[in-house]
Amino acid sequence: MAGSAAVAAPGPSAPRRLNVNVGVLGHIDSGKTALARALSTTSSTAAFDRAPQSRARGITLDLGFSCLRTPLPPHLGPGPGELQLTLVDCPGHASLIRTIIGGAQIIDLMMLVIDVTKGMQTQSAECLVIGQIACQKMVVVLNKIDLLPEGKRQAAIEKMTKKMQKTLENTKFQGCPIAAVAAKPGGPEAPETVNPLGVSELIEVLKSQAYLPTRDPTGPFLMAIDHCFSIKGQGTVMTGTVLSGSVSLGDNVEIPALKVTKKVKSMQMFHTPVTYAMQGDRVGVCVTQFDPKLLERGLICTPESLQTIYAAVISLKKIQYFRGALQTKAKFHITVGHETVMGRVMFFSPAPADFSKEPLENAFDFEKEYLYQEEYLSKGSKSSEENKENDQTGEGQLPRQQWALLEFEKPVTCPKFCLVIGSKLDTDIHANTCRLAFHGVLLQGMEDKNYVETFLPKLKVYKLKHKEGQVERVLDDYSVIGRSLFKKETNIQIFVGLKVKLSTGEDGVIEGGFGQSGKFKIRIPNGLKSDTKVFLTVPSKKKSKAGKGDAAKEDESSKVDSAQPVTINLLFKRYVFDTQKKMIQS
Ligand SMILES: Nc1nc2c(ncn2[C@@H]2O[C@H](COP(=O)(O)OP(=O)(O)OP(=O)(O)O)[C@@H](O)[C@H]2O)c(=O)[nH]1
Ligand SMILES: [Mg+2]
Repeated sequence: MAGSAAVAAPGPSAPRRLNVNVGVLGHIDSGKTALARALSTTSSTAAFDRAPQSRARGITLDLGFSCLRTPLPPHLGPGPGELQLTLVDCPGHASLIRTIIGGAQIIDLMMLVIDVTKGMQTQSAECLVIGQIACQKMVVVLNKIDLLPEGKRQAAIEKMTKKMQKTLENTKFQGCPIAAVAAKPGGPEAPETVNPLGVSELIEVLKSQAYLPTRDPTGPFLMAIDHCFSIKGQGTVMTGTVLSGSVSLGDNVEIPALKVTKKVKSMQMFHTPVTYAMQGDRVGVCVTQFDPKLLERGLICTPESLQTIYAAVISLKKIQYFRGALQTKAKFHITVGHETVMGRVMFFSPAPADFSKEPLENAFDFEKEYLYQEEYLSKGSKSSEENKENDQTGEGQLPRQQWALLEFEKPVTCPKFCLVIGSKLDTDIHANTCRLAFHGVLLQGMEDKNYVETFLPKLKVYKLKHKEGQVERVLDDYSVIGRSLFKKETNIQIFVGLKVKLSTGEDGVIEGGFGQSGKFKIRIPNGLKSDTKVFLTVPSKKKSKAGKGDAAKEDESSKVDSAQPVTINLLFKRYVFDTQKKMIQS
C-alpha cells in the first residue's frame, strides 16, 4: 500500500503542504473523467484522456492524473498550509482492470463513482473489491443526478444512498460518506459553461476524509512513475508517488524494466526543489541522458532491490464474490505488484495439527509441513467437506491461513511482500460476475529459473494417501493374507515394511507379496485378537453349515460376511516435490 500524504520538506517558515492521492474508480461511463475534470482546478502534467484512441472512443484507456489544491483542513495539523488532492482517474472498461489494480495501489482514498440512474454495476462491484484489498478509505459518489426528474430527485438520491449503505454493510467501508453530484449536467452535448452540481460539497467530504498514512523512510526506495518528459537543458523528469523508502539527491536509481541505472540530478515537490523525498511523497525526479519515450508508466527503485521471479509462495484469501472454486492446477491472471502474468496455482493449508495456529504475517516457515489441497478450503468447498469427515470435532473447521505456490508463464519483477491478485480475466465481460478470485501477499519469490530442482524440494507440502484393502484369510495367529490393496502389476516390494491397521484394531506390517495376483502377507506383531479370528473364520463355518442345509444360519452369516469384511488401511504421506516419491509414515 502506498502512503502518499506528503509533507514537502519545508523550510522553517514555509507553509505545510500535504499530498493525498485520490483514486477515481467505477463502472465504464459512470462519469469518472468528467468528475476528475470538474474537481480539478489545476491540471497536473498528465492530462485527461490524453491518448488519441481514448478521445476517439470516448473511454479512458490509461490512468489520468490531475490535481486540486485547497487550504489544509484543521484535522491534518495546525497552522496555515495547503492540501493537494492528486486525482488518479482510472479507466472503467472491464478489459483494463490490470490498470485499475495498478492505480489502486498508489491511492490513499478511493472515490467509487456510481451512475445514480443505474446503481451498482458489474465493474462498480469489482472496483469495490479492489478497494477493499488495496485502499484504506472510500467515498461513494452518486453521479448524473441531473438525469433524475427534478421533483423526484431528492427522494431518488435518498433511495440510492440507502441501497449503497446496504451494499457496503459487510465491507470495510461500512458507513462511508456518500455524496451526490452531477459532474457534467446535460451530458456530452452540454456547453462547457454549465456548472457541475454538488462538487464543492464533495470537495469538503474529500477534505474531511484526507488522512496522514504512516510514512516510513526505511527500506529500499520504490516509486511508481506515472509520467515522464524531458525539460530542455535539464534532463528527463519522472513524476510519481514514492511507494516505499526514500531517495536523496545524487542517489542511483534503477529503472528495472529497462535495466538501466541513473543518478538523481534534481528533485521537485510542489514545484519546489528538494533534496530528499520519502514514502508517500509525490515527487518529480530528474535524471540525465535518458529518453523519456522509453518509459511511460513503471517503477524505479534502489538498484537491484526488486526481484525477478519465476515462481512464488503467497498467503492468500479467496474473494467472497468470486463464484467458481479455486482449484489447484488452474490458471489465473496474476497481478504481482504492478505486473500481470498468467500463472498456475497449487493450494496448500497448514498440516492438521497447525490448523488453528495464529497466521504468520509477511513470513513463510519452510521448517513446517503443509497439507496439499486440490482446492482452496472455504465454506462448501469439496475438500473442506472431506475435512469435516476426518475432523474429530466434526465442525469442518477452516484453517486461519492458506497458501499457494504460483508458477508464472514468464518471470515478473516485483518488490518483496507485494500485493498479489488472481483473476479470471478470460471470463466474458458481459457476464455479470466478479472476475477477481483471490488476493494475497507475496512471501517468497523464486529467482532461480531452475526452481523446480533447486527450490521446490524445500517446500514440505505433502499429500495424505489412503489405500484400503481386505483381509482374505488368516494364515496363523500372527499373519493374514490381504487383497485389493494393490493392483496386480504393482511392485509390492516398495511397500514392504509399511505399517497398516486392520478395521478390527490390530497393527500390522506388510511383509511381502503372496502369489501372483497382487495379494500380500501381513505380519501382526501382537497377534490377532480372538474375536478377529472368529470373525474371519465365520465364512468357512458358513460353508460347512450350509452344506448341512441350514438355510437360516447361512443367511445370517453371509450377511455378516458381506456387511463387514475386515479392511486393511494403509496411510502414508508423500511430499509433492520429493523426486524420489518416498512414502512416509509417522
Ligand atoms: N447527464 C450527465 N452526463 C454525464 C455526467 N457526467 C458524465 N456524463 C456523461 O457520461 C459519459 C461518460 O463520462 P466519462 O466521464 O467519460 O465516464 P468515465 O467513467 O470516465 O468512462 P470510462 O473512463 O470510459 O470508464 C459522457 O458522455 C459524459 O458527458 C453527468 O453528471 N450528467
Ligand atoms: Mg474516464
